[in-house]
Amino acid sequence: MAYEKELKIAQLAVARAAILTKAVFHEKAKGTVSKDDKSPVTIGDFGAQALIIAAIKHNFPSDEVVGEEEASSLRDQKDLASKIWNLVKDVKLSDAESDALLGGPIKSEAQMLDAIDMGNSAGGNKGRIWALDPIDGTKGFLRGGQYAVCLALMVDGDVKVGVLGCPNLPVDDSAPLTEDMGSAATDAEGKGVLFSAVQGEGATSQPLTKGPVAKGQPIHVSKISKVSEAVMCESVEPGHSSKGDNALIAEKLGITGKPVQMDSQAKYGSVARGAGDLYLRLPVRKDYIEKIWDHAAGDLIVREAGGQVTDVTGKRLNFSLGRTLTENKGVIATPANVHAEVLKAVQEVLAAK
Ligand SMILES: Nc1ncnc2c1ncn2[C@@H]1O[C@H](COP(=O)(O)O)[C@@H](OP(=O)(O)O)[C@H]1O
Ligand SMILES: [Mg+2]
Ligand SMILES: [Mg+2]
Ligand SMILES: [Mg+2]
Repeated sequence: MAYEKELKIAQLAVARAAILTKAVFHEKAKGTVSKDDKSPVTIGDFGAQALIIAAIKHNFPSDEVVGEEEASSLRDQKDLASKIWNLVKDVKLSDAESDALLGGPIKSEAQMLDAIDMGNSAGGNKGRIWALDPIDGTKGFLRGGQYAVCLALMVDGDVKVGVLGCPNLPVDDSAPLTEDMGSAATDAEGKGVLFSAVQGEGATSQPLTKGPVAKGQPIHVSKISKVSEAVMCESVEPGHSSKGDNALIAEKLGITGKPVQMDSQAKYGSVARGAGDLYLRLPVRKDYIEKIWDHAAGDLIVREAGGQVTDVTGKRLNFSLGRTLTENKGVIATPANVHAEVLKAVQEVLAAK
């Protein structure tokens, strides 16, 4: 099997980071600070980024990482940094062998800050680069909704390995999506799933545990034949994708069911296992450029599960252009057999605007 070690390290690193994010999820005070773009970041985001980068660097020292977060604000906020360190230093997988594979605990607060800053790769189309979103759906994480710990390995700009840890999604691949996924999610018993894919080898799911990782079971997109019966997934946040466009597209496709709103790449995971059928993400703002860490793992997992993922022009997402999906306009993820029909409806709605 290709990329066997990379897959295992990615799965374990995501599982270990999720131990920390789950602990923070249950805290009232999540150490939220506002970034320059006014978006939130929490103790959970910083801690998970440190833990995952430390694991990658221990195993693949010359690999680069494009990580969402950076430590500069923490270096001025000593209290926040020490709160994060107090959590990070104690996070361990349940079996010593898996924990040792990740290099054991981070040694000091200074090393934790350095690890966070190693997520500063410029990305691009050369060499081995990991795309890391330590918490995707931070607003969902804060609201008590869905969130995902997302990690993908790109080689020469092409995504080879993708892993998504979704602590608040049902373990059961056949569990239907419910309307409260965006607001009243829990990680109680029966929740927590780890999605994985390796290029050319299919996609799998397995329970998200504290380790060790097992062999996942294969997942597939839905076998939908009538698009009018599709369950559409979209963001909770109105600022992240256009719900108005989605409603018009649904109408054109004859979809009468309400869209299921949930945060994060849990949407990609849900489409990949056939719990949802379509994921549409159409821009609300002309000047927003999508980030590679918001899509790299989910894009591969959906495609390896039999889906097709493109932008609104029908082109594959291009991860080789740097930290962002430069030039991208929108995302359409569907089972491959209905993609052309959905794309056509999207294009007609956008053309009529
Ligand atoms: N104007 C915008 N348009 C599209 N995506 C946006 C956006 N502003 C922020 N985002 C991204 O939307 C992601 C969450 O997506 P979703 O709405 O599907 O949960 C955020 O990830 P983070 O939560 O990792 O910051 C952020 O990167
Ligand atoms: Mg963010
Ligand atoms: Mg994100
Ligand atoms: Mg994030």
